[in-house]
Amino acid sequence: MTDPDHQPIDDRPSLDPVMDDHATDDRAADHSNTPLLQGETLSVLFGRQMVLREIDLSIPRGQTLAIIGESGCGKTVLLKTLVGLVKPHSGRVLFDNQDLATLDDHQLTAVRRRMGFVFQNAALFDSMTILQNVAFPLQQHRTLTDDEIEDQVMQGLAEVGLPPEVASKRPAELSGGMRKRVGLARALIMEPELLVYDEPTTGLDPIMSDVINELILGTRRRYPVTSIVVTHDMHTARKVADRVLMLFPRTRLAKHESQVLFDGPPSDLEHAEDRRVRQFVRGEAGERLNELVAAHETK
Ligand SMILES: Nc1ncnc2c1ncn2[C@@H]1O[C@H](COP(=O)(O)OP(=O)(O)OP(=O)(O)O)[C@@H](O)[C@H]1O
Repeated sequence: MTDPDHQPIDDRPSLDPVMDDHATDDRAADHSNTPLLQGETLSVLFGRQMVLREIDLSIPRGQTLAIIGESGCGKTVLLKTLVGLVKPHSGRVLFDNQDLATLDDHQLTAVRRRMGFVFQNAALFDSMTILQNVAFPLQQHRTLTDDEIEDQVMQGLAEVGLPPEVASKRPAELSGGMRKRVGLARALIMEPELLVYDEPTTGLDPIMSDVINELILGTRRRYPVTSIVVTHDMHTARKVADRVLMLFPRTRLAKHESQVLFDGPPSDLEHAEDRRVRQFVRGEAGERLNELVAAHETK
């Protein structure tokens, strides 16, 4: 989130143990021809600030979508709206054909169990060991013995390249890259149908960033997961995404311009018609510096 004054949303999984009997039925439902996720004319307001205006977005099953755009344009808000963590002011979100706004808490929990979240700061529980952190979703939702849970956690840690001795440590004892991989292991442990990553490589060195990229790709190769990756890292966007969506800050758009400046394969970014897209992906300030100076002078 860019604005520290606003209420933070707790990204960590809920501590309420909610058991759900219908999840298996949900997974079994065959909607394989419909997109997994659809956002229809989504607008989001915080107070009087409209962050998203009439966004339409449909994500087919198995696709990896990267959402890019400059800081504060609403990438995280769009991500959170799509998974039901932020309620749109208007429009609706359909997950597997179910309108999130019509679901009660129990049904929403069942839907969320089909999603895995990898948040920017890894959102681990500081007081728990790594084993307990990664085991957490399993303990909430599955009836497994402690030994079975431990086996699965150790396997999950190995899959993200973490050694077994990490299991007994606490998050504060690990590097940022390790914590991100723990976050990924925790998200993957339930084999979710939808994986959402918010800035998965922020703060990492280029090699560790690429380790995360490879893990995202490896997960997609392992099973047909649908993924949304919010990122500033153009290397990540180009490498992991089948499709890239570029948002633009609503306040800097002309009145009837769409907030989505680009929606297409990463290979088309360099040659996008819109100059703002080309400048963004090349990291060129263009007229932005002059705009910022002018905005400052008019205050
Ligand atoms: N819970 C909230 N309450 C009020 N305003 C919010 C909230 N969440 C986000 N905003 C505002 O919405 C705008 C977009 O925020 P968002 O975090 O989606 O941007 P972003 O594109 O992800 O930025 P960054 O790349 O810096 O993370 C910002 O102006 C932010 O202050």
